Amino acid sequence: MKRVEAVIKPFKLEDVKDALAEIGVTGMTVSEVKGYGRQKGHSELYRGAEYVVDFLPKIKMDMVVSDEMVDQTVSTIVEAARTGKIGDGKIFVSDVDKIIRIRTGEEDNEAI
Ligand SMILES: Nc1ncnc2c1ncn2[C@@H]1O[C@H](COP(=O)(O)OP(=O)(O)OP(=O)(O)O)[C@@H](O)[C@H]1O
Repeated sequence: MKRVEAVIKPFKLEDVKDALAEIGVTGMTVSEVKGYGRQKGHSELYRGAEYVVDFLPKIKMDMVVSDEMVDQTVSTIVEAARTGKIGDGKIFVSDVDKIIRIRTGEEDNEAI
């Protein structure tokens, strides 16, 4: 089982969510976050002076999928979230040791 965390542009949330639902991703947690990558925020002019906005609003989508689903999940996110412009985001994949569905006690792949 793998955790797939994707940081994406906020306006892409619906597209990515719909694309993931279509391939059978059954659950996820979504948070409003702020961050920067190499993009390092952007400069804004305010009353003639330039200010750097360090953190830009992003959406973090957090889902755990079976090992068989990882590649398809990642490629679906990439396809749906990409604009080709700076700040499109990043995907982090990591191992998950255990999942427990609280209501039934089911574990691991059965609890996804
Ligand atoms: N190394 C990192 N660790 C944790 N979060 C990161 C990391 N890099 C990027 N992020 C998160 O992903 C968001 C989007 O990253 P961003 O697309 O700006 O990365 P990038 O590497 O600069 O790529 P690009 O050149 O496409 O802008 C950031 O705002 C931040 O929230």
